[in-house]
Amino acid sequence: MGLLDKLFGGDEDTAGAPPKFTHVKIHPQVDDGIPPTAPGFSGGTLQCKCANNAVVVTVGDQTAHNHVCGCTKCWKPDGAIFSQIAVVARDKVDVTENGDKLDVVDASAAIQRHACRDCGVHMYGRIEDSNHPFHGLDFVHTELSAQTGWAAPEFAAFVSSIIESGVDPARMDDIRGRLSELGLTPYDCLSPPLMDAIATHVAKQKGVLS
Ligand SMILES: N[C@@H](CCC(=O)N[C@@H](CS)C(=O)NCC(=O)O)C(=O)O
Ligand SMILES: [Zn+2]
Ligand SMILES: [Zn+2]
Repeated sequence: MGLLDKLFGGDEDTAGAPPKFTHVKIHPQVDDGIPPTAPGFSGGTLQCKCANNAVVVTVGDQTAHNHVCGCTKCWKPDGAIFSQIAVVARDKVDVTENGDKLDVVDASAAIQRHACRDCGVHMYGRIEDSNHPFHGLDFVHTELSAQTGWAAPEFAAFVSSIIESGVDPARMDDIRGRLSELGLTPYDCLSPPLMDAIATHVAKQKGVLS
């Protein structure tokens, strides 16, 4: 490989190489390979972890923009350093059982996360601010569903934020390495298309873009 290839690209050294970071655990839904999206999949139910009187949320559509998130605010299953979270239109989300057990975790947050007060699982996150770029979309954890075929995660967001949960910063190279191996490109905010969508919304609100 030439010097320019080494500096500016050329995947020859890693293409087809065996994964190096399989010991690094990200989230149970991705650690053993990512289950594929099923074409035509049109939704299902999410259930909290309570053995009795579980909260059930019905999602009447396939989700979009599924990703793993390293922020401290999204719900993670025990032992996981990332959450997995996707969006769906809010009018496709219905609490169908035991909704009286839901409380908003932080009423001041942009995303109002509705959690089961008994088991702590976040059942859906909703944006009530109609000026927010993602207003109209709810955030859901499709791993809470018994159905298969939900949209597969596409990238990793807020990766540096896992340090705020206590992850040793010395582990970050391995963690980003594992995310890349899984095809979940690591970003320290959202993915470029989502960041562009937010910026476009803000520019239109300010009137600098039509
Ligand atoms: N570094 C912060 C980042 C928090 C953050 O901005 N999370 C993103 C991704 S979920 C967000 O959109 N938060 C909005 C909210 O929590 O309402 C943390 O880890 O707590
Ligand atoms: Zn529960
Ligand atoms: Zn998050």
